[in-house]
Parts: sequence; structure tokens; C-alpha cells
Amino acid sequence: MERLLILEDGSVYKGTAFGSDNFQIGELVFNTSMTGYQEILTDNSYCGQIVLMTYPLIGNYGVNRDDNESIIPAVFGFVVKDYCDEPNNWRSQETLDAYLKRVDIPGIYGVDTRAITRKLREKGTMRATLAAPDADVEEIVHTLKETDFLHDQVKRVSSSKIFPIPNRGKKVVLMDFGAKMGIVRELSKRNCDLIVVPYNTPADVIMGFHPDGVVLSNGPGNPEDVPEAIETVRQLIPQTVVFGICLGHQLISLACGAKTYKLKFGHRGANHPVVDLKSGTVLITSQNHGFAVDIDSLKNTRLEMTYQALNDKSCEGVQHKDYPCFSMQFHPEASAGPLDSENLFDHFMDVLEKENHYA
Ligand SMILES: NC(=O)CC[C@H](N)C(=O)O
Repeated sequence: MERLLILEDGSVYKGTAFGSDNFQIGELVFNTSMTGYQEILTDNSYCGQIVLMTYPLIGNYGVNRDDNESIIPAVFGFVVKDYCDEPNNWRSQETLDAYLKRVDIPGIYGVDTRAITRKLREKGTMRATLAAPDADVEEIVHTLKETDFLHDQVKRVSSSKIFPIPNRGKKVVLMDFGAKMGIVRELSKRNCDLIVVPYNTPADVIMGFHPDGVVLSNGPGNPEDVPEAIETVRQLIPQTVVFGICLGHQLISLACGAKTYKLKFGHRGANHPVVDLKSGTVLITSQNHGFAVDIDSLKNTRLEMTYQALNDKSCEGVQHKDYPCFSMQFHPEASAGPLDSENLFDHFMDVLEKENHYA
């Protein structure tokens, strides 16, 4: 069955339908990863976005039970060049089409993903929607132009309750802004006794758990859309170890007085080079972000830049000059992607050890 991808600039791409027909207006973004479509689909930082994969062959290893980054995926749509409906992998449990139907996410294949990516690179990300072949295109383009980006994605994907993931090691509170399971996996692997808390949990409730440290997770949307979390982070920084990943990094920066801005087409892929400014080492990193911390705005803060993107020289990490607080814009948990920066979790454990003498 035919399906349309309609962009706010009026361009229409005709392709073939797969997945469900739950059409929603989202921000069309592209991801350059060559593998990991399951992890990408289930990364809740994509809530409110339609993801286009630049790698052409998608679906060939199916969907398995182990590679999910969330239980309930929140992406609004999936755009691919060639869809493979006959997966061949020993871990595969179902086809991508069956999975997308089950979790109610619409997809389209057979469109010129290279042309669309070039357009997004040139004009920046755009509002878009998938639609039925007989849809009123003019009306939809009009609606796309009128529609604001979402502002409540963190609330949609954050846990609504406080819950523990017990262990016998360091006590760590994970603020869940739509946390990838990879972050939980890395912390649990290091025996962290986790307490997962919703995005709007106040600092005194968090400190009431007497944590050795707090991890701020990744999450969807504009970091300025969660002012309550920025205030919480501001209060936490002088009191405990704070480690931020992606949205968590942006929240630390905002809490310390820096600014964030929207990138033209973002960084999404598993092949983003980043330089560690202290050692000069280059790491190939997994990334998914549309916003970045303004480097100039760091000058008026107690933060210093620790990592920088080599493609566009944007900020990829900061560290506090007075408190044990540090963060990165990329994903040390990879999931999917290269493990070059995995040792940042070991660094976090070292800092917890150093800062918590009684433990
Ligand atoms: N993966 C993330 O945490 C992304 C952070 C933020 N939503 C951005 O797009 O920049």
C-alpha cells in the first residue's frame, strides 16, 4: 500500500507503507548509524520526532527481545530506503514491520532518503508527517506550518513513580528524563544501588535517599522545557556528585548559567568524532541531540568545556570547577554504537569513591 511523507516546505515523497497508521506530526530528523535501528526506535529521546535512516538497508536482522532502549517506544515515525521483510539473524523474534504495528508506530519505505537528508542538511530539520495516499496534501502542509513543536515530551516518557533497581554497591539516584536502558545497564553492571525518580522530583526528596551521586539521563526535546529539573539540578550540584548524559548535560549547563541553542540538523548517529580536550584523544561516539550548549556562554559560569565535536566544533562535554559535577553530550553507554567512551562510567565510579569517604 502506498504512503506519503509530507514536509512543511510542501515537498511530498511517495513510498510504501509499513508499521501502523498512527500518523502524528513530528520533527523529521536523520540518523547516520549503519546498525542499531532497534535501539534508535526505542530511544525515548526521539519522542516527538520522525526518524529517517541514511543507511539504506533496514530490517535485515529483525527485532529481538534484548536490544530495546525502552519498553514503550515514543518515536513518531520511521523512514527508510529499503525495508527487508525477511530478517536473517539467530536473535530475531519478529520482523520490523510486525514490531512497528504492535507498538503503533508508522513507517514508510522506498523513498529517496539521500535527497531528503540533503534537504534537511540545507534547510534544517522540518515538521513532517506520514499520510495516506489520498490525503489532502495542501491542507496537511498548512497544518504543518501552523503546528508548534511539542514541549511536553519529557513528561510523556519519564517514569511517573519512584522505584528501586536494588544492588549492593554505591547508592545512585537516576533522574529519568526518558532514560535509555543502556545507562541503567552500565550502572547496574558496576553494582550501583539505583533509585529511579521522575523528572520533576525535588532536590530534597532526592537528597533524602542519601545518595552517593545522581545521574541525569538523556531525554527528548528542548532542555528549557523542563525548568523544574533545571532548578533541581542547581540545588543538587553543591550537595552531591552529579553526572549528566545528553539532556542531563544540557540541564547541568543551564543550571550553571550557560545557554543552549538549537542546531540546524542535529547530531544523530554512531560515528561522531569528539576530542577530549585534556588528552587530545579522539573518541568515536554515539549521539542523538538537536540542541547544544553555547560555548561562549560558558565563559560566565564555573563550567569548563571538556569535549568538543570535530564535525562542527560544538560543545560535547563540561565539568564544574568547584564541585564533582561533569557531563557529556554524547552517549558513553553507546547502545548502539562504539564503546570508546564507556570508561566514563568507570570515571563516575571513581569520583563516587573519592567523594564518599564513609561508604
Ligand atoms: N538524547 C538526548 O538526551 C537529547 C537531548 C535533547 N533532547 C536534544 O535533542 O538535544
